[in-house]
Amino acid sequence: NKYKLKKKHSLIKDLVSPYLSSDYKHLQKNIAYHLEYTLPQTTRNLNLFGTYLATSYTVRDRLLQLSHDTQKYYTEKKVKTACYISIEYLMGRFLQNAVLNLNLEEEYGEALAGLGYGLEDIYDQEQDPALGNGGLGRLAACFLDTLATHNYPAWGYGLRYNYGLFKQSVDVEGDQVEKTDVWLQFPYPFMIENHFIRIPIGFYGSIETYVDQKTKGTRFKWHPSEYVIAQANDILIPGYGTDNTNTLRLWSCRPIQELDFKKFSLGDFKGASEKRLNAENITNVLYPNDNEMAGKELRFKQQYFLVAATLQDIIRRLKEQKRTIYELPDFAAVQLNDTHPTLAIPELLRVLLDEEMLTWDEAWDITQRTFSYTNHTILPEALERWPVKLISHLLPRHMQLIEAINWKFLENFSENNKESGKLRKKLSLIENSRDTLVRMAWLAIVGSHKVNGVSDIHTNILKDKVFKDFHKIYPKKFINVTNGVTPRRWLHACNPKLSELITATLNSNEWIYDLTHLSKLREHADNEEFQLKWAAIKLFNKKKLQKYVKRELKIDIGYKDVVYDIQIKRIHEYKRQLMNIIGSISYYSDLLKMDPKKRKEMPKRVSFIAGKAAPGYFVAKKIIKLINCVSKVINTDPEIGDVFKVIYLPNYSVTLAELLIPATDVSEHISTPGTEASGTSNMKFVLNGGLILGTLDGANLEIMKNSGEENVFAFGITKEKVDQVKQNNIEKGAYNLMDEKMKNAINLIENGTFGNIENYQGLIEELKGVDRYILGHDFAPYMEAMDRVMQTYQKPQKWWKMSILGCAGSGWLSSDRTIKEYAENIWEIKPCPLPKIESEKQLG
Ligand SMILES: [N-]=[N+]=N[C@]1([C@H](N)O)O[C@H](CO)[C@@H](O)[C@H](O)[C@H]1O
Repeated sequence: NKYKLKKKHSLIKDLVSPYLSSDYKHLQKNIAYHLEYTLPQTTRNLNLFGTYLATSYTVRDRLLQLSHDTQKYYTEKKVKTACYISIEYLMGRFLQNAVLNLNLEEEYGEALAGLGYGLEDIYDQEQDPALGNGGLGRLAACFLDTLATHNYPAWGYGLRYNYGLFKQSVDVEGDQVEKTDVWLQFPYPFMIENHFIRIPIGFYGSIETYVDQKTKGTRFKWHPSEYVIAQANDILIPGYGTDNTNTLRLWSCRPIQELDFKKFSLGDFKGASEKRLNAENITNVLYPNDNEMAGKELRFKQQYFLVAATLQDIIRRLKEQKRTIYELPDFAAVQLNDTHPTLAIPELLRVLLDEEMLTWDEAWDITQRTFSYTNHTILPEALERWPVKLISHLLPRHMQLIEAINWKFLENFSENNKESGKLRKKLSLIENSRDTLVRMAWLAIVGSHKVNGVSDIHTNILKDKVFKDFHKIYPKKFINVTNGVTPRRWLHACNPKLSELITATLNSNEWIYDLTHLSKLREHADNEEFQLKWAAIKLFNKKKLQKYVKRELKIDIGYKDVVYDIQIKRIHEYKRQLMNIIGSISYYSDLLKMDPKKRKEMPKRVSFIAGKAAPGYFVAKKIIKLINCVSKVINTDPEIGDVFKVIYLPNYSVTLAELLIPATDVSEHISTPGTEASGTSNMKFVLNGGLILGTLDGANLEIMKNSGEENVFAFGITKEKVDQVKQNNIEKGAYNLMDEKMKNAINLIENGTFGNIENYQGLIEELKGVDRYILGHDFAPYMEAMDRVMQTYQKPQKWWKMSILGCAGSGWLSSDRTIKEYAENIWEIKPCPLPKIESEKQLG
């Protein structure tokens, strides 16, 4: 080779870095470069979507550089990393968050203006990657933002579904209609297909038993009969005001063999592609169930595929650092986001025993020290239990190991004594009911060194009830880590005007990085001028929502002197959207009975409800239908006019939440006490000056504690009293104990005011019968609390004081506080900030 080969590494960085400077002129060049050579779209046929893509590629370039620097530095520092395994990530739009975290909003604004586009319009081009169902998936996304912002070495691991959570629309009958979310039909610049990371994953097959020549002990080797390939797709996670950039690695499934040519040449075209289709099927679609187990074989395959690829990737990175397998617990703290990734425990055990040839005790010790598990719900139908038959068929070696884990765990509880016999049955990882099932939460608890709930009340229920027997055995293993939300997306990005007012008032934007600074707003809570500024911003955001409702639903609503009352979350009986809509029916009925003059003077309210129902959850779909039919009747009743409106907003998403939350006066979190593990939308509302109408459940209680009970419209009984009420319902029949106003509302449903009663038969029977979620009992206090809301809104000074104090007391609800607790109490990792290169912009 006549040319002298030079050392490449440093050369490449020096060649590209000038390209990455961030003054707007450079950005413009970069955007033009991608327009011309990446898309390709020439400046001649420039359009908004093309410019969005080109702009996104320039952000991707900068994140790639920062990611290279970050991984290099973490490797040099041999730091311990947190590995968060979640089957869901509800990331929301990426571009705006990245531009703000890189602190380049001004530069991009100027650069794009020079190309004839506004930043807001560019942001609106991005679709919402909905790779999650609700709170659990969004929590994982908030955690990633915090981990990068506070320089924690961390990796997110998940699945790259070809189709995210279904797109929802509502038909003329008021029914939910689901459409496939083909989110990858257009390029998604923020996800980088990493072709260097392709990992074989096995399924089915048999187990070989042989004698270990060295220890003369029995050894096992799994011989899968089918293989697929896990392909890495990386999304780079920028931190706010830092160069640290972490990675979210999403696995997609590829076939070992793209096409079976023999079958193809025989004309069996379907057969020829069968293996590819089966493989791709594994990461084709997100299961749309929230708080409910999806007991399908394909879901089980998704769970194993995720954990097997992830553990191989972690061990590869460990060995690349020339570290031994014994150092794994000091190299990676692996968090299991609910039980969905629990197969990681027998999978790591298999690798340590069968491939690394460790002893059982060594392997089990490493396993327990590596894993920790977060529980997100106590609902029985959500606690995963997989049939032994299914596990044995797909993962024979893992079932063998689960039985071994169970045997060794139960050894301590002899069968002889009656007491321990019963305890043994309750503690067993394997449940002998109609089918023999593996209790995945039990396996997660036994295989982890720490188990946490997601709010005080929830963790206490785990300790005192759901996992009582385990808590007795492992008292130190159970801790609480109350959820949190990132203030970058959920205030700084979605409510820029309020962000600016807070920064101006506190004379620093430090609060964006450390939310405890919000407490300094307390001294302004009574200040009239400040209240007016605060109220004006809420009004500005309500106007944006009013415009959205007009544009998307063609419905006219007011916004001045109108209370925007909002309940947005997945539709579920325990979240009691049914009580919300029955409350609206009752209020509607009261308004109709009123003297028209008095009615006209009533304080105005618009009740917004949004949320998807799992396609197979018929009761939830009935609730959506009732909401839409009630909405149609009330909103078209000339007697009511603009005094009261009910609006169901289709296709709830992260992006819609970013519009709704800043525009909310009061939000409803009215779950039956003891059912909502935490809730996180409640936290986002308080952060944006919204007041809470809520039950004594989940994180509502901690919001009351930190923002002051006097600043929350709480109602209802404590969880301790719920069982008694349920008992009463069973013994006496809920209808007999029901509040008159609620009975009246139900009569209106039954007499067809809101369409054929057939549609709601099941709903009404449940309410009149057992009423498992005690709507009948809580209806009167709920309506009384709503009255308090409407009365208080008539006293603006009091209202805005509550709103400001609520926000001032919300420093604790930042995911920064949550992650600090995980890092110190579970993962034992420390921030590892990149050495600062005094880039002219980075420090913001
Ligand atoms: N599955 N799950 N659980 C949930 C949510 N539905 O995703 O996790 C969320 C995140 O921990 C909780 O806030 C919420 O209360 C709980 O129901």
